[in-house]
Amino acid sequence: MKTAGVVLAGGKSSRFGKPKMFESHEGKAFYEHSLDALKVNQLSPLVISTNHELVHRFEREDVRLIVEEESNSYQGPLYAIHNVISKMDDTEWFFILSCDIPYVTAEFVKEMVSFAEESEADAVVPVQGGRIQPLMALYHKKTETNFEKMLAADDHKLVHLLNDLHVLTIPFAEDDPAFININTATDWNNDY
Ligand SMILES: Nc1nc2c(ncn2[C@@H]2O[C@H](COP(=O)(O)OP(=O)(O)OP(=O)(O)O)[C@@H](O)[C@H]2O)c(=O)[nH]1
Repeated sequence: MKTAGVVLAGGKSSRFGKPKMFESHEGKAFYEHSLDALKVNQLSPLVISTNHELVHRFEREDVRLIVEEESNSYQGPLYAIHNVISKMDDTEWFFILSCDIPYVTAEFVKEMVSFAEESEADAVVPVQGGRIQPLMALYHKKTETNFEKMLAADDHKLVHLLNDLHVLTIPFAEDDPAFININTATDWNNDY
């Protein structure tokens, strides 16, 4: 099974006020926490999905950078995931992680991958407490056409996409720190 590790790091960070993926936690940028959780599990290739404004700020040489064209930047995660899936034909699964989850762990990634390996599902998605988390999930290459349909309908909501897929959901505890998601400066000032 060939599984790519993909970090989405091309958003606007408008709530945070500056590009949040470069904030530091324990001496490492947020996006590197996501990247390394994937890397420890030998996912390959490792990919960062970003835009032309941010691309020069990533400092890792062990990744393939997939850069959205200027006219297509900031279209959101659904567009970005499709952009990656469509450019990689020899990959079966895409483990997608957002760039703003500095407490994500390699153990979380390992558990999710083990479910994907045994599954016929289109996507393997965690549910934290009651909340589905589509930006910490695996999507199969066969979902490419589902993404295309969503984009053609100008519907960019990942939860709507999931309604159309055969999804294996994996439950996690409400207070699992792997899911702590930093959207605002206040989120980050809270001492977790
Ligand atoms: N490559 C790429 N990633 C994106 C895009 N939009 C959001 N992301 C990523 O998707 C994840 C969730 O993004 P959000 O926090 O919801 O949105 P954001 O634009 O980063 O931040 P806000 O402006 O505060 O909503 C983060 O990892 C973002 O970097 C995009 O257009 N392209």
